Amino acid sequence: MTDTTDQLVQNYKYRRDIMAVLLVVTFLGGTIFSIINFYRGLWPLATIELSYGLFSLWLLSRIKTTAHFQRWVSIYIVPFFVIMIYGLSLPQSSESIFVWILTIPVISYLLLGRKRGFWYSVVFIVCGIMSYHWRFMSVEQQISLNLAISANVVLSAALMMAFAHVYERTREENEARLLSLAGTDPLTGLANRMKLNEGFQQLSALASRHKAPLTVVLFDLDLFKTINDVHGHSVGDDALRHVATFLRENTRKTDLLARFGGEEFALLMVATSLENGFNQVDELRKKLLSTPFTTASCDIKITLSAGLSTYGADGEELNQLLNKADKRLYYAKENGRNQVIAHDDEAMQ
Ligand SMILES: Nc1nc2c(ncn2[C@@H]2O[C@H](COP(=O)(O)OP(=O)(O)OP(=O)(O)O)[C@@H](O)[C@H]2O)c(=O)[nH]1
Repeated sequence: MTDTTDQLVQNYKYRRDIMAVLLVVTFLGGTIFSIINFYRGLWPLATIELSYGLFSLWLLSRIKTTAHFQRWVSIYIVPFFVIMIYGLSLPQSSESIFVWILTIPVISYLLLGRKRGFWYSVVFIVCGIMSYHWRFMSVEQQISLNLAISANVVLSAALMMAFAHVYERTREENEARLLSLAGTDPLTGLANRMKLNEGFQQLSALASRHKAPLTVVLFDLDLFKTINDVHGHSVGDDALRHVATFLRENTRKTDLLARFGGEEFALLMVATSLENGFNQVDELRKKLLSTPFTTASCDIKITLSAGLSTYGADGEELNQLLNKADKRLYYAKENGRNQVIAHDDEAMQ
């Protein structure tokens, strides 16, 4: 993975930052509360809080680099909520402790994402409310007062959960949109070069594992400059869209088609040998000849030249394969255009 996608995903860097803040807070909070609860005689709670504070300090030193971030989040978050719920149930702890319930959805959604965040929130909010309710039951207050307290906690926690849910869903949608935009050519809607690089990593790994052929094709439209010069740049743009649609409609969904730049396109043909690739691309070349681009005033005949290379024999890196395909494409151009070349000719050596 490269460039923009890397920057966007960055292995959930923002979640690591949030987690680091939380670890600092739980280290300080755990230490301070353990001292307070020690003096109030709440020994078990003070011991648990101190241990958890020290655990947070230790985890802080690893959280930015660990390869098992999600696992550590779960290991951290479950005892965090369990201690909170235990604290909520104690009649001796402060009545204002219920505010901690409101942190459950925020922490769950921010650290675990929408789906897991939802389930963690539901489970721990319900447990927290039952636990908080229990402490008032145990001091035998009026039932109506208990219900009013519980209703307040339920409603405020539900509101926080709804906010966190909407925030996380919007963030996920925006991230998906940005990722898709980062990999799309704006003129044709095809994949761009970055997406081609990413796709190649996946498809070449599959080709290696299944010992299947993978063919790389580089197309270049012939004398495209003339179309721009004669009809104008915006007709040239429309012509590029026409070719992109033609290629998309005449290639397999499983193959990866990309605009490589300018009037060049690239295609990764999955499970296709060089010979099969040659035959298919040559059919495509002939078909494009009989599919002119129609404007309001005339039909414009577009032809293409293509060079092919194959994974393994011509290299294992995308750059090597593109260079080889480009060399053959150049040869096709030199030899009159409107043709497909899949092998090195003696003249090319
Ligand atoms: N309209 C339009 N033209 C583009 C775009 N990108 C590149 N071009 C044009 O494509 C043309 C490519 O010209 P050349 O590299 O000389 O190649 P050619 O005219 O296709 O000739 P051969 O490749 O040798 O067959 C240039 O005129 C570029 O301006 C684009 O996004 N829109």
